Amino acid sequence: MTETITALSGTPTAAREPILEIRDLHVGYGYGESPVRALRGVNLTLHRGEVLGLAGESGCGKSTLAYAATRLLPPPGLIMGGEVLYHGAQGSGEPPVDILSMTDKELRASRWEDVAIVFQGAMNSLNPVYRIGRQLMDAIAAHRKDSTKAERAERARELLSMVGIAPDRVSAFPHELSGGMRQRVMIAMALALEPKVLIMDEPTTALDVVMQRQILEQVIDLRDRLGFSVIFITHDVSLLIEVADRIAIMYAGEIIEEASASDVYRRPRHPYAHGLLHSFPPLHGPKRPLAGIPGSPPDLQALPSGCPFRVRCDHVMDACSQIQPVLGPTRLNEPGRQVACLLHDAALAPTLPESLSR
Ligand SMILES: Nc1ncnc2c1ncn2[C@@H]1O[C@H](COP(=O)(O)OP(=O)(O)OP(=O)(O)O)[C@@H](O)[C@H]1O
Repeated sequence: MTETITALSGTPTAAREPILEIRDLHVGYGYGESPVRALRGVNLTLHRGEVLGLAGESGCGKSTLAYAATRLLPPPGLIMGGEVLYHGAQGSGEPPVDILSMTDKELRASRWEDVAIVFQGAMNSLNPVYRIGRQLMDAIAAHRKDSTKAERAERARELLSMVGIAPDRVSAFPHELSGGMRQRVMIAMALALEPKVLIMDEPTTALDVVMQRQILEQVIDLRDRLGFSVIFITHDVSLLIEVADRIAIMYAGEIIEEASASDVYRRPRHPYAHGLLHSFPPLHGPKRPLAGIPGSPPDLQALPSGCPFRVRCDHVMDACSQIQPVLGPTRLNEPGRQVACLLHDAALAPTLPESLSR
């Protein structure tokens, strides 16, 4: 397992220089008395050159985070507070810009150039009546208005070959390509303007596991060559362990654990992270029993008091219904790891359960 992690996510996050900082982000759906509180004070930092995985069960807010951070949130979604700071050119000394405060004009200039996104089910959004070369060229033309047709055609061929598709397929229609190839075209399109940040929201779930992995390996390879940073969203945490440098796990609109991919794999510290990890078969390494997590996520319009996971937690304590845990260092003070769980407060929990303390 260790070898695989090193092989796929070899670029260190050594510089630890932030490129995107999400701060105290709150998002609700609906305007009435009780909106769906889809994001509740999310803090997350993406570093330069890093692949950051975002995992969690369906409905925990992963897509909402991606859409809100790029200002693509559709109504009735409403950003209720927070900042999304984009740090421009490396070493430029320029202050970061808040994507949430950009004017529409600034946003149009920044979108796809600074931060690009590959949407859930993106491969089905290619226009069936146009050749893929033309669709790539149109995307380039929208932002590079002074480019010539020949330059755009050349760039389209180059982009295809970058994602492992023979350049002469520019003349293919989407239906002439496999699902995996169409997904690669969408990734090529997202990379067309050389963004610094690529957000991928469940980009490969419609594909088989082998194809998913191949595409992700290709993205990691491109990241190594081109140096962009990636937020990769999926419910399949075992896939993330293979490809991500760091993983953030969401539950009920909050980040509940954040650590390096290898730390999440070897020693998840939040009971939910532990449960999630044991809900998916590992792609490599020893087999382990699949347990799943009993129950289902809470209603985001009527959250329980205290910890939102307590009703499903094997280690629930009295304090869990009274105190809402916040993301912070673990009781073991592990560098680079943060957890939102009262079990990591030694005053409340004299001992850490064995399954979470190895
Ligand atoms: N248009 C909407 N109106 C009301 N509630 C919504 C809307 N879109 C999303 N939600 C709610 O917001 C919460 C977060 O949804 P979101 O799609 O961000 O989760 P997710 O983790 O990305 O799930 P999935 O993995 O299924 O995509 C969910 O409870 C969902 O029901």
